[in-house]
Amino acid sequence: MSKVLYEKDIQKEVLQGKKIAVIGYGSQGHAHALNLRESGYDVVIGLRAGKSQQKAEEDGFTVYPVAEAVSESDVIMILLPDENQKQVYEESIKPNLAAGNALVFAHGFNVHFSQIVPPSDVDVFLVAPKGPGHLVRRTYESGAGVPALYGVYQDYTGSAKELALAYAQGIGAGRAGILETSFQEETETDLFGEQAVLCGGVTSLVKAGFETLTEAGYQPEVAYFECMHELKLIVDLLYEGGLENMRYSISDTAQWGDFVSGPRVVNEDTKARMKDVLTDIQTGKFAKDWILENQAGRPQFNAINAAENKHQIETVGRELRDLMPFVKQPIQTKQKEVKQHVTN
Ligand SMILES: NC(=O)C1=CN([C@@H]2O[C@H](COP(=O)(O)OP(=O)(O)OC[C@H]3O[C@@H](n4cnc5c(N)ncnc54)[C@H](OP(=O)(O)O)[C@@H]3O)[C@@H](O)[C@H]2O)C=CC1
Ligand SMILES: CC[C@](O)(C(C)=O)C(=O)O
Repeated sequence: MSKVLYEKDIQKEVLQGKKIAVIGYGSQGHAHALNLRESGYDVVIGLRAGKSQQKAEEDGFTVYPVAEAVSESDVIMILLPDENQKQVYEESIKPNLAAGNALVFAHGFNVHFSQIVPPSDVDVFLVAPKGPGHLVRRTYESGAGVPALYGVYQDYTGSAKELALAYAQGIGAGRAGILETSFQEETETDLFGEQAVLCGGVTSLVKAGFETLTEAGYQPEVAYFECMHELKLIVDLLYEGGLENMRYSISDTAQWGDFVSGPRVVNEDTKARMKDVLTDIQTGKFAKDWILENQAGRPQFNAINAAENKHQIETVGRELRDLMPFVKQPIQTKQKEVKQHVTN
């Protein structure tokens, strides 16, 4: 476990006195900016005019157009949507980089898939929190943190690794664990995790369970509580103490069902499909398709998103959650279909 680093292993000084530009103030951007500021760093925000700009200003930050934020700063963290980064980088970031700056990412997608090719006279590294931005903020505020990976792609100054570690520590990751990676490993494992397990895998499993019960004539409210609501309570036990902890808390009947029926649903066939997903990521097929989908104005993304939002598990869920005031309301309804997209 010695390779996992914590607060005590990290020197803060290397990042002190440097100006950090956080480009973007969305899920990750607001969390990095607020956490870094509260960790004692000098942070400005780079944005276009709009909703995020207003929010960053309300939170007390100086907000510049992206080009100006870059030219004012030493460390430039790009927290724009992956699909917008290439265009903003070419137009506003690259022309304003100075030798010795640090160009930083929270996900290696654009560098790994050669959408962004940084100049040779800057440090390039990633600090990738292993959790949603709103939780990066919420855990930091509560005195905890989300683990992060760091990886150095280019070390121009000789301090890239120390800068990456100090940055990771500044957003609170030193409380949870910081682990070294490469751009390739971070990009491929992150894409795999979100597609096959955390987002795609879980949503498909939950919907399949809900549909199996409702199609068999059970009440949708019962199916919602069983397959969606309780999932959070089960996952909390996994988060806190692994499989053993969850199995300690559930009934032995549930544990026996876990052992004998789980592998009937998720098995070697599922793993074979997971390997297909991983292959598409490793070969660059997924990245190419996603880039083309954006260039075409996201026809499939928007159609699927609209249909998903109307699924019965969502309509029933909204009604039930309204009646449970203790359930935190959604962080924000992301209107992804009206987001601006690059067309180059
Ligand atoms: N979401 C997450 O939890 C995680 C994200 N990441 C990575 O972090 C990065 C950021 O993702 P995420 O936080 O989800 O992004 P969001 O979509 O939540 O936020 C993007 C931000 O960029 C701004 N923006 C978009 N286009 C432009 C533009 N052309 N010029 C200036 N500002 C612009 C948006 O402002 P506006 O209001 O004007 O649209 C918004 O503030 C990505 O690389 C992602 O892979 C990594 C780990 C987890
Ligand atoms: C699981 C999705 C994620 O990879 C994340 C929150 O870590 C993302 O890119 O949003």
